[in-house]
Amino acid sequence: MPMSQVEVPLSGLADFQNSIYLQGLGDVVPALPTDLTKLEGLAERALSAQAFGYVAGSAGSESTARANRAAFDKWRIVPRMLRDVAERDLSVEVLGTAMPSPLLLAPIGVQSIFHPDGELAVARAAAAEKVPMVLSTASSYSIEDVAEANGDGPRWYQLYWPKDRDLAVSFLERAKAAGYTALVVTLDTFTLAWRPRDLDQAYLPFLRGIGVANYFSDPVFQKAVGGPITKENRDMAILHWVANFGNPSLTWDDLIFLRDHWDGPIALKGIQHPDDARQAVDAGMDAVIVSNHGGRQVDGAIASLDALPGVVEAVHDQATVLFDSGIRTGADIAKALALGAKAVLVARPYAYGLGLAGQAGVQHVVRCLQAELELTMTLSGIKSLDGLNPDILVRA
Ligand SMILES: Cc1cc2nc3c(=O)[nH]c(=O)nc-3n(C[C@H](O)[C@H](O)[C@H](O)COP(=O)(O)O)c2cc1C
Ligand SMILES: O=C(O)C(=O)c1ccccc1
Repeated sequence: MPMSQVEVPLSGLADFQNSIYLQGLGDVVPALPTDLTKLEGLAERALSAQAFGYVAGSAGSESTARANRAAFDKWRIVPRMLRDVAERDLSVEVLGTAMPSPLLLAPIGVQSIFHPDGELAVARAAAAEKVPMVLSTASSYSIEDVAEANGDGPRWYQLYWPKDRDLAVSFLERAKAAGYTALVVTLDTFTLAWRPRDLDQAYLPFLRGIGVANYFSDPVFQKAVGGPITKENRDMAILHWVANFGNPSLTWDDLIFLRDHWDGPIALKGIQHPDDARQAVDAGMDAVIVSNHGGRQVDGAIASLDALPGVVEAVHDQATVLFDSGIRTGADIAKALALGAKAVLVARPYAYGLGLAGQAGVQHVVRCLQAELELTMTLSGIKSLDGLNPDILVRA
């Protein structure tokens, strides 16, 4: 019997583990580390100082980013034995999208600073793994080009709600036409925060024309700047982008406008306070994403995982609760689900994977997280996602 057909102890998403061990029989080891916390250090060597500072950096003294990680360590899993975990199922449906595991690729703007193929490589990786990608409004490739690269893969669209309402409507219509099925509206970043790593390098990708593909290709945007973007009007177009990117005067009442212009599910991203979560439910939103933007916005803010239980309680099953900020391992995913999230989004690890190895690097990150989650659950006596509840955790 060829070695590649050897009976392996587990199957499913954890097959990735077996495939790595079998490669070892031919003296091949994985191209990237399987401990995803190691990717940041490798990316630091591979990326330009500016691109690395942009992705790895957070707001202020970066205390929120550290708190995000520390919050995971304050919870420990208590494994249970003899619970027949021979058959496992990690699949889940979120906002109408079927997924193999409770994992999505978080919106990340300006991905061409990490790899020339940027969002196109991520779209291909997402399609190959059947894991949903959330495309940022601030992407380096357009809504349409990314949809084409993603093919029949699952895709959601993330809106940075611009001042110009017609431009917002145009983005929503383009996303709908290009097959993005759910809308994520990011509320915590109507302006970029105080980010010392970028400030100290005087680095803002947009001012260099990166991350503006959706704006520059948009008929409403073009009309506002007097026609298609050329060498001549490019600087003016960038200034128009700066003036239009975010709208600090939005309030809860404005959500009616979104409902009127998007007929699919809507998730509000950046929710931390239980009362905001309640308002999202009252406004008829389908989901909230508990997130502090990976610590990139408010330095000194509550760790996202510490905000999760309060939001889950406030939402009371009346909307879907998703989570991000600080997910680095499969065990982290198990903890976030145990505390009430239906699924998680991961950001920096796949940006590092993209920077280090393009599409293959993104797939590596997805496979590691999924396999590690399945193994964590299995060895803890849990065979399906509904077994992930607060009873499996203790405070450290
Ligand atoms: C380089 C970078 C760019 C990002 N761009 C966006 C964006 O365009 N839209 C958005 O909603 N969130 C954006 N985020 C935030 C992520 O979606 C996510 O909330 C956060 O990074 C999660 O934390 P993690 O990096 O610890 O996984 C960005 C994050 C990074 C690191
Ligand atoms: O850098 C970010 O965190 C972010 O959300 C963003 C905002 C505008 C454009 C690109 C990314």
